[in-house]
Amino acid sequence: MSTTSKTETVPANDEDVVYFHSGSTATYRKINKNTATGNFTSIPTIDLSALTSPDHSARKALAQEIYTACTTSGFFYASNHGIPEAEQTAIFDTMKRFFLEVDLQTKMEAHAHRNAAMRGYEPMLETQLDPRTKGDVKEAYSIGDCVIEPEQDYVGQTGRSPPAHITHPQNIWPSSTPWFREGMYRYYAAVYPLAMKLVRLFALAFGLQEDTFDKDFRFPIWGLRALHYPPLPADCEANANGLGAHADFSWFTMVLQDTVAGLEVLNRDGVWIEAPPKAGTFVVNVGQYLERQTNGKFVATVHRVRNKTGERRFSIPFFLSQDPDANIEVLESCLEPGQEKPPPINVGDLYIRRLLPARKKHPTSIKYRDVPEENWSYDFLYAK
Ligand SMILES: O=C(O)CCC(=O)C(=O)O
Ligand SMILES: [Fe+2]
Repeated sequence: MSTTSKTETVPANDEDVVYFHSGSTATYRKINKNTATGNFTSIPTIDLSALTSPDHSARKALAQEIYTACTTSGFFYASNHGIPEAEQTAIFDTMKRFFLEVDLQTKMEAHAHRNAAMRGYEPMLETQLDPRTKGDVKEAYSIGDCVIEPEQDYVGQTGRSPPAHITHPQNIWPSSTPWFREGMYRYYAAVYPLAMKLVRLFALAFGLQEDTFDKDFRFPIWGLRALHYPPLPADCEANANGLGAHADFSWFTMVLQDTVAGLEVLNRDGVWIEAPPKAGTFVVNVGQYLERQTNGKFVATVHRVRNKTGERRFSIPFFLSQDPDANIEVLESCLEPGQEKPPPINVGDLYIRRLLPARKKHPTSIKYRDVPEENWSYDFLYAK
């Protein structure tokens, strides 16, 4: 989105630039240390009480607020979203028990490299979004769409049996922590219906029928990523971070944060704006698919995590994209005058083209290294 984006290599340890991942290659932008400027200087809070209001004009007014936030910062806090506090407490209890009490050997049983779909456990420093760092100071556990696991009820959702060639689950779990699987799926069961309500609100934000996008979300690509960020040491390098700068690879993302701060959002003028936890809210942000579908009107804003608080930070983003076989077109209302409509993009194709280059050391990426990109398929993730 920014005119200051470049793709060439940045000199090592230049603190005045931010490296970020948006698309399949790393990009950088100049940082502005003047904290009071920019196209936004704080993240708005939007009250979602009207989300399921029978009053169309109340829903429409809410959609208008969403439109304003998504075309400005690409981020907003969502309050009164209807997910009970007990669910929020429960998922953080589950995550803390897993990250702090389960031994590394058990976690490594479910290492993401042991799973074709790249789900599972990622130990400290394993990912490295910013090449100037030693790696991201966090551990993570990811799960996502799976046609086999009964918790996701593929048959009930789609009215079809799972495709015959998919015989192996796309998620991986340590055998001795069934409570972790239960806890993650309990949270999924709470967050997924809320995300689907937001899909309808986004349609309304563009003046479309609320169910316009439903056909693209029958068994969508989603990801739930439990994150644990230990505090960065006081004497850490200037560029050290918990999660390097990036724009999300999703249609949109909903992040539940525990009580410790660390999330920062980059405004268009290169100023980092803090997005600390606000009790009972989600942080919702636009991802690259939605940015594309809206011709850049909704912004997939770059963000990162730096935990300088001295305390452990926990958060759990829920990423939602469309069905892998959906083809998405730029919305008519987002085209510039006289602009020709760009060709549709296939969601699964784009997904795999982002995922493999981002995880070059993963066995799935290595396996298909010599296959030309135009032949890559979301199906790679279904392998055993
Ligand atoms: O931990 C957070 O608050 C955000 C994490 C994030 O940006 C991501 O996983 O994409
Ligand atoms: Fe993110």
